Order: sequence, then C-alpha cells, then structure tokens
Amino acid sequence: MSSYAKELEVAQLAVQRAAILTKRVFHEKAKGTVSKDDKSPVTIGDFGAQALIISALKANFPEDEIVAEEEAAQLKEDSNLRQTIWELVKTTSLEDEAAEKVLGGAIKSEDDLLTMIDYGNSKGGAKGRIWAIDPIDGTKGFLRGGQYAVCLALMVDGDVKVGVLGCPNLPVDDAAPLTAGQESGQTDEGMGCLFSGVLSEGATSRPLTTGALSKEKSISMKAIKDIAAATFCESVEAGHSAHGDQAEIAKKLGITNPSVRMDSQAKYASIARGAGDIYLRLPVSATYQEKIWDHAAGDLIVREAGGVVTDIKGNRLDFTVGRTLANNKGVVAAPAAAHPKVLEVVKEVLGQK
Ligand SMILES: Nc1ncnc2c1ncn2[C@@H]1O[C@H](COP(=O)(O)O)[C@@H](O)[C@H]1OP(=O)(O)O
Ligand SMILES: [Mg+2]
Ligand SMILES: [Mg+2]
Ligand SMILES: [Mg+2]
Repeated sequence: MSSYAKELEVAQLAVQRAAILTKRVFHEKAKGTVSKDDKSPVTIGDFGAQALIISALKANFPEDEIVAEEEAAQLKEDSNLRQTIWELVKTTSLEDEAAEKVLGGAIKSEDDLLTMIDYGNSKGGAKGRIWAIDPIDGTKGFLRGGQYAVCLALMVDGDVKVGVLGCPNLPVDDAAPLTAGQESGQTDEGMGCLFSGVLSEGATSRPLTTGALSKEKSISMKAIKDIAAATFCESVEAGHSAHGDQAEIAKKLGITNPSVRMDSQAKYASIARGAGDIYLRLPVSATYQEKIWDHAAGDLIVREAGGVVTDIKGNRLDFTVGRTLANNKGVVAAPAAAHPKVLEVVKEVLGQK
C-alpha cells in the first residue's frame, strides 16, 4: 500500500477532471463558441481547471495549503467571464459516480468558484503539506493544439511526495515517438496520458480516461549507452529557455538528432517514459525565477523514473523557498548515468559566456 495512496488517487482524478474541462474549452474554441481571441480560452481554461482541482483538494484535505498559479481578482470584476467559467465548471464531471464522490462532487455556487480559486494563494515554504497547481502549463501549446499539461504536486516540508501530470495531447503509448502535439490536425484518438510519481515508489503512466486504473504501467527513462545518440527536449518559446546555448551543449555532446520542441511539463513526462532522453532549460533572463508549479510534478516523475534533475549548477530543485525556485537557475534533467556528463558540458558552455 502506497504511503500516499489517498493523495495519489485524489490527485489523479482531480487532474483528469480538470483536463476534461481544458479539452472542452479547446474544442469549443475551435467551434467558435468561445472567443478565438488568444487570451480568453486560456483564461477560461486556467480558472476553470484550477477551481475544479482545488475543490477536490479542499474536500479531501481541508487543512492543506495550496500554491496555484491563478487568482480570482480578474473574475470578480468581469461578470461575463465569471459566468462563462461557472457554466463550464458546473457541467464538467468525470461521468463516473464513484470517482466524482472521491472528488467531493461539484462546486456549489459562483461565489464558491471564486473562493476555490483564491485558496491557491499560499506563500509556500519549507513547512507542512503544500500542493502546487498549474491548471494549464504551456498556454501557447494549449492554444495551438500542441502540448500542454495539467500539473499537480504535493510537497511535505518542501519535499515533493506526489506528482501528477495530465497531458491531453501526448500519446497513450509510452513507446510512441516524441510529438509536439496535434497541431497538424491529428485527432484525439490514442491521445491523452496521465503520468504519476510517488516518492520512492516509482513513476507510472495510464490513459487519461476514467476507469484506466487497471491500465497503469510503470515507466522508466531510457538507458542511454551513447549520449551522442540522445534526443533532447526544449521549450518552443525562445523566451523561456536559451535555444542557442542548448544547441551548443548538444553539439558538444555529439548529439546530432534535432531537438524536440514542446511546451509545458510534457517535456518531463516524455523523458520520464523514455520517449526522449534529456531536458535542457537554460536561463535566458538573469532575473526570471522559475515557478514551483512549473516543475514540482515533473521533477519527481523524472527522478522516480531513474533520472536526475538539477539546476545549471548541479543543485537539486529547491521547493522550500516559496512560490518560486529562488535558489535555482535553469533545469538539466537526464538519466542518472548521463547526467554528470551533461552537467559538465552545461557548465563548460555557460562558463564561456
Ligand atoms: N523568462 C522565462 N523563463 C523561463 N520560463 C518562463 C519565462 N517566462 C515565463 N515562463 C514560464 O514557462 C512556462 C512554460 O514553459 P515552456 O516554455 O517549457 O512551455 C510557463 O509556465 C511560463 O510561465 P507563465 O505561465 O507565467 O507564462
Ligand atoms: Mg506553467
Ligand atoms: Mg499556467
Ligand atoms: Mg501562465
């Protein structure tokens, strides 16, 4: 019996339900029922998914703190937006009575919707049980039909114990090649994967559908015999990680495969199941602090799949210092055996600058 069995079950179902909401928003955008304006679908999806996840956490773990990306201020002023989100939230469920019961059922009112969203305002820190939520990570990917992730992690005294990533546009098949998503008109068929990790208990994947528990499989990183044959993942956005430095590092490692660019923590999930090998996220800005909700779940899932995740100096990601990773710069994630070499080259390339 897992030491975090209840937390894991709630987290998986909560992410699954939130992912259903995000998919509805995407499809309604395509149909024109939600404005195609770039901001509105993201906003609707972000707020709706965050509210649904938090209501599940509050129903089960009322004492826990929550660090979530969004806040309700904008919704308090915009009643149209609020009503659109409320309509969506109140009509999104897992369509599985037992599972809905685990999540504590629906949100009761429009006021509760705002209350739920703002429960995510914890400052984080080194003490106690704190959940980190990114309701939609990879907003650009989400809008494009590319990769995005619904992200949830539980930290206890700053240590990530449970991590769950819902990736609606990643293939269910762990052996499928790396994909940047369904930008090219690919359908939902065979898509949608839920990744989980529990500290010291390994990492798994399963289809992002109700009743998929029996299809849960353990995942692990690919053992790379030769780093030169590796594939690395990086952000699509050049503003989020330094493509130039990453290309130089890859070249020095002898890597000739082109990088696979995808948005969101789908990168962590992809390397964890061996679809890719290395994730490089070298800083572009001297001042940007990475947010804990962008890394907590992925960091644990990769480590539980046999990887090592550090910053560019080789330090573990430090989730104890609040809502951001103020003590870290960048991310270097690779299979344990390859990580020292990758880090050495990262330091070499950055040292020359
Ligand atoms: N300058 C930056 N450096 C690194 N990450 C950033 C930067 N600006 C925003 N981000 C965050 O990167 C995440 C997406 O990463 P990726 O490129 O890997 O998909 C988003 O959560 C985004 O935050 P935000 O949601 O606030 O825009
Ligand atoms: Mg994010
Ligand atoms: Mg987000
Ligand atoms: Mg954002």
